Amino acid sequence: MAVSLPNVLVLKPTPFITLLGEQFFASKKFTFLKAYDSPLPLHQFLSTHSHSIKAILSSVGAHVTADILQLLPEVGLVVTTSVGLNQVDVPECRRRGIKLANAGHIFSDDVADLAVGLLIDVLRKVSASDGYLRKGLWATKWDYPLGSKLGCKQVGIVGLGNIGYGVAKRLEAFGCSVSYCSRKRKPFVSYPFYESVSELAANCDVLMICCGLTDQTHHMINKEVLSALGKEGVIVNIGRGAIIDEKEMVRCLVQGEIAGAGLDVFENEPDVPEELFAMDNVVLSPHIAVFTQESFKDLRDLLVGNLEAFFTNKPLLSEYED
Ligand SMILES: O=CC(=O)O
Repeated sequence: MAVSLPNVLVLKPTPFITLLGEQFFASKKFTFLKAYDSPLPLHQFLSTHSHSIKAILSSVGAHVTADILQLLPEVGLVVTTSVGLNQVDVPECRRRGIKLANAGHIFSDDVADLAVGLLIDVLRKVSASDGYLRKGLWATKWDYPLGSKLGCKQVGIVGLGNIGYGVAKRLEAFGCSVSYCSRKRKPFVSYPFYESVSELAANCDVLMICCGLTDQTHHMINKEVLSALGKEGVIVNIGRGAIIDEKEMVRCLVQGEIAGAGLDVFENEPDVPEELFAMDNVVLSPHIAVFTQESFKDLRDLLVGNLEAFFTNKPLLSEYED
């Protein structure tokens, strides 16, 4: 007799879903119901499967809203491919007693690596010089500008969680001085702590945004913070786009009120403000900080582990805590 496998909903073919690969979704342990493969409009698809969907696999760009959850009364778990859960209505999940599991710490090193990579690229103009060389300008003239040294920079880290701490350790090894601001002072580090992000910005050359997006951090990096960072200041964002007031940041870059930016995340992904494309002092990447083969192998294992734990009433491997 054929045994029916537990149904797990997948809402959209986001980059994460594509990168997990077909083999992952051909699992013999769960049936992944892909709403986007159905000709039915989403609400109709969800109503049709409303009593059989027990879990949702969520990823960046596929929002799990209160409206969706209302149509799925049997859902007991939302498991995400990401560390950040800003695409999930967490309070509504809590209210409904739905468990949450995120990607835990598996991506921390990759994200910290990319943050440092973006910073080095902005300061030493790696991408800009690549463009210079490819345009054939090296052979014809030499008017390439000097870069800026990494090792002597004062770096302010916004959010000293696992990723922020990884960035701090890497930059210390490069000879930078680190200070930070975070929801709470961290007793395990001796870096100077600032309660206000503006004060941190006023006292550093580089601001690294390493926190999550919440109601409290939305547009936390605003005009005041950017002007405190100042003309020589560089900002790097590997958190979420909406932590920075993007319009204001673009204005500051256009008018030379900050020196440069390294950005992996944007406020309205996949849209990126066009003004940034022409700027040599800005380095852009399409939200790829976590995308390494090694971490994706770990991610597949973690997702399966969390789903198995949930369906066998065992503790989740990476339960999300606010
Ligand atoms: O952006 C990626 C993540 O939150 O894991």
